[in-house]
Amino acid sequence: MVILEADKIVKIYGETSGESVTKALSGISLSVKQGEFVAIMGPSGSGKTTLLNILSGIDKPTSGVMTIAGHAINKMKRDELALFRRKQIGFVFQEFNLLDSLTVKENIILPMVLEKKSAAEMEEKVQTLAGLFEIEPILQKYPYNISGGQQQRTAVSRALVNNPGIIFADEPTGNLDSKSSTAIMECFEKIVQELKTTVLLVTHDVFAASYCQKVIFIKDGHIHSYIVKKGSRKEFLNQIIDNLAVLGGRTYDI
Ligand SMILES: Nc1ncnc2c1ncn2[C@@H]1O[C@H](COP(=O)(O)OP(=O)(O)OP(=O)(O)O)[C@@H](O)[C@H]1O
Repeated sequence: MVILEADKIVKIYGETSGESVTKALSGISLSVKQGEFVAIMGPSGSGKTTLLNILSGIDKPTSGVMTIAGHAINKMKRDELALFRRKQIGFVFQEFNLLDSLTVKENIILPMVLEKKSAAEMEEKVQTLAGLFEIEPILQKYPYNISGGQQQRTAVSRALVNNPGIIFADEPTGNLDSKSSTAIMECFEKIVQELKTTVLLVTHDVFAASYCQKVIFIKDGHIHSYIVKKGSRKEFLNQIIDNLAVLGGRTYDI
């Protein structure tokens, strides 16, 4: 089943402001199936963040249709979209974006509080996710007292509490050392395999991308190519490096 569909997405910045005009995306079409694990890579300025923002409904395209779970999100009104995103979409950011005044547990349940879920349901969900991501011992701690890797696993748990169909992640390993990066990519693998959640991430990190099943390469606002994992992760990693060499642009984290 297709969960996300982008049809001829164009994004032009600066059209209304009268400043210099930038065509960031020039007609991108792609579809992602339920339970797929996809990375988007490309040189700096190629349009990755713009694309992720449009795919997730953070930003609207200049033209084109953006559909998630059968709903055209580019046509939704502001409030309708906010509600839809809270129920259907989870986000993970490079900067973790946890609230320092709340414990790990409180951070995780916050989206459930907004959804007015029962205390019993919240407790059960926290315990399940904490078990899955091995963060039970730190549930009562505050974000500033735990490691970057633990903070990101907390952020992944928070993204999952309302059972979204899809998780978007923008450079999720960007602030992590290699050990924590491995742990977080293994978390995403678990989400995809055990919960059948779709994960779509933007990354410069070749190692992180090698955990995905598919990598889409963007250049100058359009899809340049894509590759699908067939063999081992190591083979896929080498294939990604080869494709990035063809793509050119900035150096990648290898
Ligand atoms: N708010 C904005 N206003 C005007 N131009 C923008 C805006 N955001 C991005 N751009 C331009 O759109 C193009 C694509 O930017 P985008 O941030 O999507 O690229 P990226 O591939 O994510 O880059 P990076 O890897 O450096 O984060 C660039 O030319 C950028 O300068």
